[in-house]
Amino acid sequence: MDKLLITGGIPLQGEVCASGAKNAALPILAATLLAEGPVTLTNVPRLRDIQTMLDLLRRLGARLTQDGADRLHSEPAELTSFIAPYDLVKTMRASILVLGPLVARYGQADVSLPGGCAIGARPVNLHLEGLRALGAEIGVEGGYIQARARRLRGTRIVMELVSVTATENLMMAAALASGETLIENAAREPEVVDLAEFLNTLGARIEGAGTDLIRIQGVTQLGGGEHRIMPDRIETGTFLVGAAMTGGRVRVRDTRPDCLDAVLHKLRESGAEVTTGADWIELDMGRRRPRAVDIHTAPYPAFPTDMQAQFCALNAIAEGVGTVAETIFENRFMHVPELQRMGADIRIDGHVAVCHGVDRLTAAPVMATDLRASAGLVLAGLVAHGQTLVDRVYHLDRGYETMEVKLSTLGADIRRITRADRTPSP
Ligand SMILES: CC(=O)N[C@H]1[C@@H](OP(=O)(O)OP(=O)(O)OC[C@H]2O[C@@H](n3ccc(=O)[nH]c3=O)[C@H](O)[C@@H]2O)O[C@H](CO)[C@@H](O)[C@@H]1O
Ligand SMILES: C=C(OP(=O)(O)O)C(=O)O
Repeated sequence: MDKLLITGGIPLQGEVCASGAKNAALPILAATLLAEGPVTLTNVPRLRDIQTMLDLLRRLGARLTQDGADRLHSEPAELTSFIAPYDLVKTMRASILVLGPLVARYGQADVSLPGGCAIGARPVNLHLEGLRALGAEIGVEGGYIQARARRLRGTRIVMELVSVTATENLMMAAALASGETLIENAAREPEVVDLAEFLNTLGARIEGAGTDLIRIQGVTQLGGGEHRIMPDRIETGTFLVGAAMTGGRVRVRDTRPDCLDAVLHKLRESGAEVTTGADWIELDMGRRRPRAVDIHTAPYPAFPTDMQAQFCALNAIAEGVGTVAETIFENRFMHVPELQRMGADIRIDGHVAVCHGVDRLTAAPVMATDLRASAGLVLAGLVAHGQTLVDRVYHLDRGYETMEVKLSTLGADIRRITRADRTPSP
């Protein structure tokens, strides 16, 4: 298992480009199952989760080829399987995103239930209830969701909770249903909008994505098309927090400032000077120590849960006391005990972490437990005194494209230690 070795204390300086968004690329790749024409996707990030989605789609019989560094091409193909097996789903919950497309186009899908995960129970009841409302028969047997349908029928779906992937699954399914579907209390995340734009490029008729009411007029068939995946707002935010924590100055290019309002607001509150252009964001901390900020996670456009761990790391070394309330996932503070091992003064009280900023963190071997927890620990390593060794970097590789390379270009002292580095040659 790879580890990252970080020597802290260097302010991040320079420019870095954001990669394509994992959380947009995953549903869009699943949506290629709906396309009856060739599809070209660009700005596809090279991530472990993307590889897992490609493995899954290929096991179903899809024909996808990597065509250049960030380009992917899919050709229409006869599927040979409608099963998303446990061995893949357990490594990536977003595998559930093939459920909607499979049942809508092929009338059958057997998708392993994802089970719980490191950050919470994460049930999928809303995906199943929505598909039932669209006319699918849904059962669960042997740990698998079994969905069967003739043509789905458009209907009104009122989502009990705001769910990003449930909104995406239902939007994909409704794209091929007969008649009109309304999704009320829909997730408004920019990645939902990116998926809707892709589906519309293929010939779908979707309006209202980005609001809480999505209206879909079903069509009988979707064709092909080209689409550029939107930039990753969470990766962007992670680099900006790194700049704020280290007292540095970083410009993130090829990104979308309009998708990061809540995060940029908190960075400014922490004392950073933040300037933006059409496709870039620059943060200048001017060698100052950040001030602690209060965070409350909630669905978009509020503060994203996927940036919570990074702000815990920031508060850990900030001036003052910051409270971090996590309202989306019930167990998303796994980074806190690891930060405590580095000297952070954070107390968890139910769904709130109270962070008293300390003057400095001390390096320690720490263990990544999930994707964003890993990012928080890497950021802590950038400011800690001494050498921090972050274990289980495979979590980070799910969602950050060569993070250590990008941080190195910003001046950080960080390197990946692979098994080969640790095995003495005979
Ligand atoms: C691939 C992807 O896009 N992942 C993102 C997506 O995950 P994901 O789509 O899985 O997260 P949801 O928006 O569904 O989760 C929101 C809340 O709803 C609950 N819930 C969800 C579905 C359901 O059927 N029943 C139910 O109770 C969840 O347990 C959670 O408490 O949105 C999360 C919240 O912004 C992000 O952290 C993830 O990075
Ligand atoms: C929680 C995340 O992803 P997923 O929903 O794929 O687990 C994330 O991107 O932070």
